[in-house]
Amino acid sequence: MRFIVAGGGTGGHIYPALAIAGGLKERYPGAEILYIGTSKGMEADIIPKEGLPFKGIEATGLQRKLTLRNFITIWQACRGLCQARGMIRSWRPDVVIGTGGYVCGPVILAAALNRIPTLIHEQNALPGLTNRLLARFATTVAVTFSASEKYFPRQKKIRLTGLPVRPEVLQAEKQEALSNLGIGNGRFVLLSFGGSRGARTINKAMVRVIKLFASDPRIYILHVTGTTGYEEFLSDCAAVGIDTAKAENFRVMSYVYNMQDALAAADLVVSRSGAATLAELTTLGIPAILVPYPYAAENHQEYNARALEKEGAARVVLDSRLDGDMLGDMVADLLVDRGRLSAMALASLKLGRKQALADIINCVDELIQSPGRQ
Ligand SMILES: CC(=O)N[C@H]1[C@@H](OP(=O)(O)OP(=O)(O)OC[C@H]2O[C@@H](n3ccc(=O)[nH]c3=O)[C@H](O)[C@@H]2O)O[C@H](CO)[C@@H](O)[C@@H]1O
Repeated sequence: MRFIVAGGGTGGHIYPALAIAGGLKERYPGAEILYIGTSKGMEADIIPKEGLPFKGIEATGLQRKLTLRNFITIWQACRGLCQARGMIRSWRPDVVIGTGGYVCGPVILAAALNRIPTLIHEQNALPGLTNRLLARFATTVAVTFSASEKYFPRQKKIRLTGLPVRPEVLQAEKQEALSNLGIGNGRFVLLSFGGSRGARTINKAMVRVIKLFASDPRIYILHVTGTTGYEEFLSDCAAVGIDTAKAENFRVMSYVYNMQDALAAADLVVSRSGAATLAELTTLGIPAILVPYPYAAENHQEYNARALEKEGAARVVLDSRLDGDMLGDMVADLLVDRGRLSAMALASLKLGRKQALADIINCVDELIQSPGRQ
């Protein structure tokens, strides 16, 4: 079996695509998978490290106003479509899968023009523009939330699957993860990160949290700044006397490529509330303090976070209210109140949909078996 998987821009589109690629490899041993992304997106860095063949094409988003930039974009879109058609012709995939981001436009369109079955996956309750447009051409639309179904054409085959989590994230073991990360047993592990790109507000608050807990032997803090915020974070630490070079019970990273270990090791997570992050937290049952990104389209991150808060799986702090002392108090409370932490973990696990990946692979299988296939 041969597949093309496309998804790009941010981790929220890339990791579901990687999960699907992993699921395809498990279902069809020997399957060959080509990942198409943009050469400038995060996928160009992440995918080759995952050992998948990667090809980049041109793709950017349209501006809402009519500008000269839009003509350039249309030109790039045409070039991207030609590039995608060339790749599809030479790779000859059985099914093409897209998980959102501009790059999916030319890839799904080219597959549809070549009459190859396609599946697109939507991660958010409010679908992105690319997926809304592409649904007209896709064979199957898989969604995470039933609330998003109304945005897609009615006659389309829509499947409520949930958001696929990478097999390695589902299978990771805590003890092994702790040893991979060099963290001693018995420590309370706090993992903090701001989605795939990092979050300045979380970084600022975490400087204070690290300062508060830097000599507390009960805790180990893994903080991920995001690649653009790393240098600023280090200088903020230096400014308050935290010596990151001599860290004993914390570690600062710009990006984590082995998130399976970081998540498996975590007793508590502080993060933004993007859909892929929340799918990982709930399938693994990790209690969380969530700080929704306030400028996400129609404030969907707060909507995501409140769904976990309502079930007791997470505490929510709005970005505008977040400060280091408050976050430190919340962490300190959960550090001692293990009963509360376990109740949160259980509530989180109840929300998780471990089946999502298998359901999506079943949808792909249906496309392969469908008699109308070219
Ligand atoms: C600002 C914004 O609009 N963000 C959107 C974006 O978030 P974003 O790209 O941040 O995506 P998510 O929070 O959904 O997922 C982040 C993914 O990156 C992984 N990760 C993160 C950091 C790291 O160092 N290593 C790593 O592997 C996480 O494990 C997770 O799989 O896409 C999501 C899914 O469409 C949306 O719900 C978010 O609202």
